Amino acid sequence: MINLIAKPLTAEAFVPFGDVIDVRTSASFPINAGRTQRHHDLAKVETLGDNAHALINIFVSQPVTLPLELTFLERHPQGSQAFMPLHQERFIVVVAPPGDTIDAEDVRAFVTDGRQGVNYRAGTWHAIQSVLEREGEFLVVDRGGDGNNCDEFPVEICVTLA
Ligand SMILES: NC(=O)N[C@@H](O)C(=O)O
Ligand code: NI
Repeated sequence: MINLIAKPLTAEAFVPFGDVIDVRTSASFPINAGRTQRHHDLAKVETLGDNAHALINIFVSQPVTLPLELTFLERHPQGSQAFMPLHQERFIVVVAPPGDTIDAEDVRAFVTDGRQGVNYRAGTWHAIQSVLEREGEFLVVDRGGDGNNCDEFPVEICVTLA
């Protein structure tokens, strides 16, 4: 069993796994006659393989209970996957770097602060959506197309908050 205490998510710590989406730390520029600030190109959307295309989805998730007990991590080899909370929901992020196997030493657990979203790069191992405290609604951008785009790796992980 891998026991982890989730740390506050930071863009720096998440670099091996993908992007953190956060208007508070991203550059922007004015559009629409100055009425709108465009926070532009915040995460790398990857859609690989045959007939690949981007999907825009909304996930409505029931909250997880803590400690969070995981029996596997998953990856999407043919595309990225982004989760952006629509109502400042906090969620748990458990990740491991891309690769054919998962080394326990490389697994990381984070907790978001409600204003952050994440974009898992293609192949990043991650826990399925794990919202805290209340039902959550997330805008999810990921990959559609031919072929398998979801692999699971059995690993037992227990995540708590500090
Ligand atoms: N299966 C699915 O669409 N969602 C998962 O990939 C997830 O990361 O929650
Ligand atoms: Ni996923």
